Amino acid sequence: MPGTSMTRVAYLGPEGTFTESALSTLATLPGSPVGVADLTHARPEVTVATALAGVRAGETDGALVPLENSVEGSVPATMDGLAAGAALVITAEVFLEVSFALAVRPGTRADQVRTVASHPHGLAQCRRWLAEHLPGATEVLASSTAEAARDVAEGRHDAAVCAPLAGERYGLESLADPADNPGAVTRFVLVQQPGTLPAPTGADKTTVVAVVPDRTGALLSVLTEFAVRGISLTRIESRPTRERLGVYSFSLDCEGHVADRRVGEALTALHRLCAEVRFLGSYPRADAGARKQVPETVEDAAFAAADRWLEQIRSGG
Ligand SMILES: O=C(O)C(=O)Cc1ccccc1
Repeated sequence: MPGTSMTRVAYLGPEGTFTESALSTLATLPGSPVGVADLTHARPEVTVATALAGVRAGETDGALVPLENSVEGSVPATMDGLAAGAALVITAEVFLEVSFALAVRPGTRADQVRTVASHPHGLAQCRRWLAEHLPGATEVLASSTAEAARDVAEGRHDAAVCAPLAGERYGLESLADPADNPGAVTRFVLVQQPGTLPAPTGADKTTVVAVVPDRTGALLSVLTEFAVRGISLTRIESRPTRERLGVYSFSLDCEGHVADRRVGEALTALHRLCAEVRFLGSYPRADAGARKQVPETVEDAAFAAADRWLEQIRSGG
């Protein structure tokens, strides 16, 4: 429910994650389901899985989780967590430019760093830098960048790849900026129980997961349903269904809202073509400036005029 203040929101924690920063951004967006007042009691979760489980159990009204990154691609825990289990929907998205620090306990020198901890996406975005500057150090996976910073503060690891602010939050100091790709952007999504469908804004995105049949041309048929209706896809990727090799589910984002005729019709076509289609939400797009022009021929008015014409023919008029 856009504009309605949500009381209980969770995020991938602990304090100091990129997700927490993204949550602060989300709270300031007009019409956001999360209000600034909700930040004071936002609940940090240890993993994406527990954050989603909390929403499913009704313990929280929503959870903000990372979905994909411009350097490393999708966050499998989020993609798979949304594709399986009780239905959840995305009700908002946020983009955040991420920058990194190599955070250590004060006084630690680079030549003393034996272990570097971070979220897999943090390590992946600094891999070249780490290979060049700390070739002997072992990478350790943490559930988040801030969790890694806390581990360093508590002496479990020597360095963390985390947000500069997270390093400060845990009393660490930065040895370097280890990012391989300055300007990397991460996309976060607010996930809620179904029943909350944000109203169309005119610049929306829709997310679905479809299990495409193991048939020649099946994926082309799916893509065609979007193309013929002038709907632009903004992301598509395949994930294993875990059934057997060769059967994939495709996760995709397209422009438009399920309330738009063209999008609704594309989704019903997918329902006819695919073994399984899961609707994962329609929500205002955070990068509204990037949207494509929609041809008049696929606007709702054109569909309505065509409906009237067909009705006339059928009623013998
Ligand atoms: O671990 C974090 O801080 C997150 O929010 C996930 C993440 C990790 C690395 C890059 C972007 C987001």
